[in-house]
Amino acid sequence: MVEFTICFLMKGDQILLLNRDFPEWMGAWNGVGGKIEKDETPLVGALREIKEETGIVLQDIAFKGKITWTDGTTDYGCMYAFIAELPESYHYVTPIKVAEGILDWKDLSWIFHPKNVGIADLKYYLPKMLDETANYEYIFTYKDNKLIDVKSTPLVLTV
Ligand SMILES: Nc1nc2c([nH]c(=O)n2[C@H]2C[C@H](O)[C@@H](COP(=O)(O)OP(=O)(O)OP(=O)(O)O)O2)c(=O)[nH]1
Repeated sequence: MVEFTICFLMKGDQILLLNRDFPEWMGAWNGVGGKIEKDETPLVGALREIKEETGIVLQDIAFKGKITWTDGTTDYGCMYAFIAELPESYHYVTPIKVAEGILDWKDLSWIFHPKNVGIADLKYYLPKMLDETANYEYIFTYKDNKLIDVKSTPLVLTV
């Protein structure tokens, strides 16, 4: 089972998103992150990917839940989600081209605009992660590569 991280670096009402040049989410705005390597904890993997993809070095970030992909019978992967608040004074000039794609600050109102077709599947879990202090597991059920259901269930997990 493949394990990934997804990280949302925030400054006020903006999130630093990555428009990837490569599949799976090629061309869509998404959080930064990647595969968790052997012997890494999700937290260590997340901090490494943030540094690799943005150059930003953080000591700690908040774990905000887990996304699991299933076909209803077998789980075939998961993703650990994190959120970090950068100080308002933090200076990170965008748009910037990096190896994986383009990074840019995006307003929450843009991210969650109902007409926004250029965004990854963040609408299914990010609002709850931003609004609630409790963590959840978000279970995405896919059939024939089509998302057919998303359910959330309370999660107590330390990463
Ligand atoms: N929003 C969303 N993001 C996803 C899903 N699946 C999935 O892998 N991602 C995220 C997790 C990672 O942050 C990113 C994929 O990272 P990646 O394949 O480039 O990982 P990597 O850089 O470690 O891989 P690589 O260099 O070894 O090819 O996309 C999904 O279903 N929804």
